[in-house]
Amino acid sequence: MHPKAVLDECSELVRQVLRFEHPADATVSRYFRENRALGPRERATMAETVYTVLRNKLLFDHLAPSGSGPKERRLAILGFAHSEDEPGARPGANAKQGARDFLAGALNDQEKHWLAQCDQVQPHDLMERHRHNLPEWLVQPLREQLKDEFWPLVDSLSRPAGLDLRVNTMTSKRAEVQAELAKAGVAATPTKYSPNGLRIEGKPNLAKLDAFNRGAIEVQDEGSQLLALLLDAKRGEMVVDFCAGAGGKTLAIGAGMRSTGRLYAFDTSAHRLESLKPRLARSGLSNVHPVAIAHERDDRIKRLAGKMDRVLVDAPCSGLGTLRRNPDLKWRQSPTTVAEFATLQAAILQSASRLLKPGGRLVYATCSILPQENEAIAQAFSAANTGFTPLETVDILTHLKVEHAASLCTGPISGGEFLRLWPHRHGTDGFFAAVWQKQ
Ligand SMILES: C[S@@+](CC[C@H](N)C(=O)[O-])C[C@H]1O[C@@H](n2cnc3c(N)ncnc32)[C@H](O)[C@@H]1O
Repeated sequence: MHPKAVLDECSELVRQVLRFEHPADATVSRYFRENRALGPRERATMAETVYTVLRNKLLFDHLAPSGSGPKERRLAILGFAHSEDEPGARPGANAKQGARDFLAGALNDQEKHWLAQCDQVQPHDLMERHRHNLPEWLVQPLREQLKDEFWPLVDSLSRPAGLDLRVNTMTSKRAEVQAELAKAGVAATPTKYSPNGLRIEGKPNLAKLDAFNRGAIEVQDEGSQLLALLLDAKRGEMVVDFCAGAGGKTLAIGAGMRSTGRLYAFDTSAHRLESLKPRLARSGLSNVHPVAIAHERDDRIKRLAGKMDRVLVDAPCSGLGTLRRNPDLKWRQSPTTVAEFATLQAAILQSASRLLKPGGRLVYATCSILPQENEAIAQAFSAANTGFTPLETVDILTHLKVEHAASLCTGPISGGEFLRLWPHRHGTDGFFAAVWQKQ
């Protein structure tokens, strides 16, 4: 496609995404479904441009004030020019220059001049909000927790996340899968903390890999793999994954159980549970039972009360730990939505805890980086449920021989009790987990 046409498409997609009517990933996929003529390269370029605009929204709004021509076109130009993935660039020695050359083919003289001016802007010319690109309400809780690590966190949140795979240990060994991927031209290195993970360079088309199609690998962030490990579900046990969604953690837990016992995958979204099904078919697991529930007090929960060995509550949350992948969330969430999540999280955790038998293990997890959805929920649960003894996550991970376990569980505000993962510290999404044993 001609650079001018690519930029026109990018501007239109930016316009649609910035209406914030739907999550950015849903808007982008719908746009691609409706514009089937776009090739894979154009799609990758457009998606990265839009995500770069979302990551840098306050800075780009400042550089492209209203009245400087169609706003979304200016934002798309900046997104294109500053994308970490260097959209439009041909593979080669100077990819960044390739992207700039490509972009130059789409701009008029006035726009070229304006972009050159933007390139001259130095950090000290900018206000703090143009550098952190976070909504004001989010800055204070992050600064309070992170102190000196605030800017390193901001920096890592402003870059795209890598791609992690979990090796299905029921059927395959990590080293063998790594070698197989290398033969297929996919460079992978073992993850630092998760014993089952591989980190991939670039963005290979997984659907073309035999290892993927036979269920030897699944996409799962390294942090999410660690959360599933904390449950430590064993062969033959009765287990509930209460908020299973599309089953990222369900599949990891089921493999850990060696496809024995019974693993209920609950979720209120039948639609999400539907997308678990092809993944289940690939994985070869036969112990997983997806169950759509109406809400956290569904009658099925009463029927299973007191019967479970392990329960994972991977609660619905603001998702602010995943800003590397979902940068729109910082503009879609607010103090109100966070407070609503906190109320729902407490209710789900309380209800899910009834499923456990004495001696059973409860894990509460989120992909949020806000204490309101994490420590506050866990501490309130402990205070109200003295029959549940908090376990130290650092002890569990050490017992499971997870490398550097202490660095995962101690940090700006944790002292070993909770798991706290941070993009700038661990290279994972931001995650929290707390664990209890029922007396
Ligand atoms: C963080 S996501 C789960 C991600 C999933 N565990 C994974 O690893 O891929 C939270 C899920 O909770 C579900 N949910 C929301 N309200 C719920 C409720 N009251 N009871 C059970 N699940 C709920 C949502 O549909 C969503 O799929």
